Amino acid sequence: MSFDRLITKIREMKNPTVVGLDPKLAYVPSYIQKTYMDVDGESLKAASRAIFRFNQEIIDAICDIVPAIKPQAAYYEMYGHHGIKTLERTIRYAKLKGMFVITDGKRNDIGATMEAYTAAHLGTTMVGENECTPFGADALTVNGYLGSDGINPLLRTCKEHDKGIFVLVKTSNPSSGELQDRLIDGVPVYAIMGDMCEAWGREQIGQYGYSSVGAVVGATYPEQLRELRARLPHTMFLVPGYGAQGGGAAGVAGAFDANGLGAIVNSSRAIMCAYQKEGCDEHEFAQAARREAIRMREDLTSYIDIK
Ligand SMILES: O=C(O)c1cc(=O)[nH]c(=O)n1[C@@H]1O[C@H](COP(=O)(O)O)[C@@H](O)[C@H]1O
Repeated sequence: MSFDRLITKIREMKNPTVVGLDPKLAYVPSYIQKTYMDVDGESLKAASRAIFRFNQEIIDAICDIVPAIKPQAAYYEMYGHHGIKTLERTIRYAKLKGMFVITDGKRNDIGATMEAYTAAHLGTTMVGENECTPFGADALTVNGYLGSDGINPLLRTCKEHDKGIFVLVKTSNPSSGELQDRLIDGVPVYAIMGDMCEAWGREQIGQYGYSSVGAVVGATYPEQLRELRARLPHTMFLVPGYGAQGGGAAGVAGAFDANGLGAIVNSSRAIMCAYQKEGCDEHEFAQAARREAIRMREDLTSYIDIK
């Protein structure tokens, strides 16, 4: 009922990072694409199977040094039901390898529909007498802008199934300030949303002082990271925007508390495409991903002392 499992892994590995698995087909080495296209042609099925193999090899290469993955659902949905199957297989495979899985779905709706999203991604679905686990991730990114009734079903499942959510608070994109920085009674919208995260998590605080309700705060906004860390003492941060979007270790350091905890930093493209940037043989893509993951860990821990 909190992020204790994730924080324990971060402490054990001394690594506050999550690898984003947002696999466009263009990132998948051509020899892997060919293997599946020789069988199923240039189809969504072949693409999805190639992507699973790509994910699997990256997971194998990083699972002993990186605590978590974050597959973004859109990159699977774009391959239809085959892609959805790859998302499900990726989640199961990463969990089998001991990793914590954050599904990035940015879901939200009215309460009744949110119950369905909750069952899909974090909970279970009853089929007759059979309690089935559809995707079985450990955490989900969500949007809080519909208010409490869109979040309450998630809170129940977080408590019952030991799961977590990350609510969008201050997103990493350039135009995030158009709405999120607007003031209401002198307080920015992102800070109000942050306060709502603290309130939603109040009943579910774990051994490290963080609740099951986290916040997404972009690496591209170091000042707000620092401000929100001080304002939201029980809210774990998911920090995307490191690497490909220009965020750096010095900037994200303010997201962490005095024990070097309280945040996990995401990198997707910079890790998946490390072999293209390095210009190494494409057969080495998984090892290049590992090298970049190690470089990122060293970069972050040169600023953050994890206790
Ligand atoms: O919720 C997210 O993960 C997210 C929030 C945000 O504010 N910015 C952001 O980039 N993301 C996601 O984080 C990942 C960033 O990918 P890279 O820029 O390739 O590292 C993508 O999956 C985005 O969808």
